Amino acid sequence: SPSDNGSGGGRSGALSPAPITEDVQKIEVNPPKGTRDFPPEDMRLRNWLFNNFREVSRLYGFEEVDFPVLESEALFIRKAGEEIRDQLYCFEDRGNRRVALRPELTPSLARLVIQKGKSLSLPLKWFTIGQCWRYERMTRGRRREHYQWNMDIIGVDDVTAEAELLSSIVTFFKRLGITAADVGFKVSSRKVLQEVLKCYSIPESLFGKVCIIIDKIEKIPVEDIKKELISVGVTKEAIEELLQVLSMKSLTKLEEILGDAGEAVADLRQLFSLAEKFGYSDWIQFDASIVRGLAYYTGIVFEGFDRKGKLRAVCGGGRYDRLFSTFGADDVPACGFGFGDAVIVELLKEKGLIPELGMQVENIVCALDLDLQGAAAMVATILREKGLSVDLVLESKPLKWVFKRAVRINAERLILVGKSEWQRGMVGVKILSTGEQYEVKLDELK
Ligand SMILES: CC(=O)Nc1cnc2ccccc2c1
Repeated sequence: SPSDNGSGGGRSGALSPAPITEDVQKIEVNPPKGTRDFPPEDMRLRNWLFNNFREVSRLYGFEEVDFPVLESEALFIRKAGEEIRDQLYCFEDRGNRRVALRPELTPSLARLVIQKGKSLSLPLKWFTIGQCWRYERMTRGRRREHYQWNMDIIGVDDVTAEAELLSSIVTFFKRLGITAADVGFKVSSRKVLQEVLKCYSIPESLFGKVCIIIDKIEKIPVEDIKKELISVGVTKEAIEELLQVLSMKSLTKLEEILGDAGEAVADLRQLFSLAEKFGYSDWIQFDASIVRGLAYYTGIVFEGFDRKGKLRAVCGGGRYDRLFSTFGADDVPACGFGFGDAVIVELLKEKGLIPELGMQVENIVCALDLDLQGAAAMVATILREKGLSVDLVLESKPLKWVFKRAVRINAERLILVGKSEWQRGMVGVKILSTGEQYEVKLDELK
């Protein structure tokens, strides 16, 4: 048995020290920098959160998919200066292949859609919950992994798809007790940017890079934003117009500048009217400064923010109609969002919305004598076949120990297998919440 330390002493209470064969170095017991373990209590919270992700996905008719956490590095190599690229967790494997731990899920989804090709009937509504990775050199104590819930609609070019995605996130927040007073969505469209750049005949090829620079508008001084825009080839007058347009918080004002002929204003107007019908108007607001930090977005973009302004974005997403052609396939209209497992927990803590999630087992079964171990195993098996959970005491322990464990694992009932009862085909039952105690015939246990 594992407890036999090879000293031939057979079973012994306290393990005698292992023979000194070599000076075994104690391993590092913490997980790698920036990563987490999920011991039972944390795992219960994670499962509660993920079960809510899954239930909302089910309510919206989405199918679950999954992909490897390891992908070809090429899937994530984009030349738009994204942070996600700088922090790619990539390496060369033993077959000299350049691979990476995925930093996001959308490229994998696009890869699978292309792989399945014509065999898929559109639209696709797919969701996944997956661990994503980043490698930051100087870990500013930031995490190197997190889990993301992703929902994507592939094959719908209408803004109804973005409206549906926003509705699903609102449904998720409501399930957790988060209201429009706690969280809102800033919504814009990258077509705003596109239309301004076109007015100043800035080439489309700069679009991704300009978006990534603009995305830093709240993070670095505006002078640096201007310098970076100049450096990628945007003219001074275009920059002035850009910054003016990006400060818009009203669609009507935006329309005065862009005119009502462009798609940007039309898309946003349609989205806001659909929001009325879905019943989440209170949750969304137009904010032209929102561009999001991923180069492949092409249309509506949005991000969930906490109205107290203390936390980073809770979630984010948008339309990415050109991603497939960057992988050499025909383009297909697509939109989606990512929802991380970190900020939401901080938000729930702020709002006092973290649920009490105790471990609950229905029965703890214990033999009162060594030679009743087999009988206890039979009792446990009968209960389990009835679908009742059982913590079977596996060693002979004093009753005091059993009671303590019963309380710790929050058992509902203690089933005692004693000699005299067993001979009469009975077992002892103690309801731990009331202290009520009685005997019952084995086949009447339920
Ligand atoms: C707040 C947080 O943990 N963010 C986080 C943590 N790990 C990541 C890993 C990959 C990509 C984005 C990530 C984002």
